[in-house]
Amino acid sequence: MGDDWMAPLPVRRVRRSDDATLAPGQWPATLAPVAHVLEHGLELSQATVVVGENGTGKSTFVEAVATAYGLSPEGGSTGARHSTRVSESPLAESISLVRGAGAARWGYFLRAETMHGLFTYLEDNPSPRGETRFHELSHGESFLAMLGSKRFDSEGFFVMDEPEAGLSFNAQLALVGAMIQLVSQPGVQVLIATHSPVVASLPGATILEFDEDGIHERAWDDLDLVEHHRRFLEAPERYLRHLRYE
Ligand SMILES: Nc1ncnc2c1ncn2[C@@H]1O[C@H](COP(=O)(O)OP(=O)(O)OP(=O)(O)O)[C@@H](O)[C@H]1O
Repeated sequence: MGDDWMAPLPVRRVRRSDDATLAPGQWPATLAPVAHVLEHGLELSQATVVVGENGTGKSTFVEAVATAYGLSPEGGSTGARHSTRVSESPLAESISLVRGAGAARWGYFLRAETMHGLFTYLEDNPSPRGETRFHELSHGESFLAMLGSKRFDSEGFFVMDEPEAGLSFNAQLALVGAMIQLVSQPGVQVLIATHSPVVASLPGATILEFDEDGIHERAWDDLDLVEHHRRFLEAPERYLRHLRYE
């Protein structure tokens, strides 16, 4: 983590906004982790990793925080305005971000499921410095090229939703290496939703597990995600035997 601990974080806290319209029985407030944020608020660390089973609300949460920060819900920077399909939840309009005084306003949102559209947008709207031809790279290559670009070399708030999708083990390790570099700079903050034990291992990150009871801070070693991978790799048959039909 950045050794200048006084550097202000772009997003210190997420809380219900004063003019929130989301009713308790209305999706996504029906998801326990979202209800937790609306009721109690949530502090974000310099690096926060969100894990949890499918459908627990990880994407809904990170997308709403990214959108409330001013990032396009389909990915991109604070300036990107591309949109192919409106699928974001009403949560962004019902939360407020408590920003660190004087913190950077720059940011970038990367999500595997919309990267194709983002790359098309970037090719159609190239930066003045020139643009990598992302569509000519593999998914993993383009992802790592994006992380190595100017977009990720300054202070700001960087949000990623399942960045491991399509990345090999080595590419996931490279991603963690890039994250370590990124958060070694004061004023950089990352928020990542992931199913990958490799990505979740980002040193120094606060890990939040989402489940049907709400949000729990956990150590990496104690995550179900890690335990399942560990046990599966030790003896795949332990799991596979439950999947076979007699
Ligand atoms: N517009 C919507 N209206 C009602 N429910 C929705 C809507 N969009 C998504 N959901 C549901 O909300 C739940 C949370 O979805 P979300 O994508 O945030 O989960 P997730 O934890 O990111 O899951 P995954 O790990 O599979 O990506 C899911 O059960 C999903 O089906």
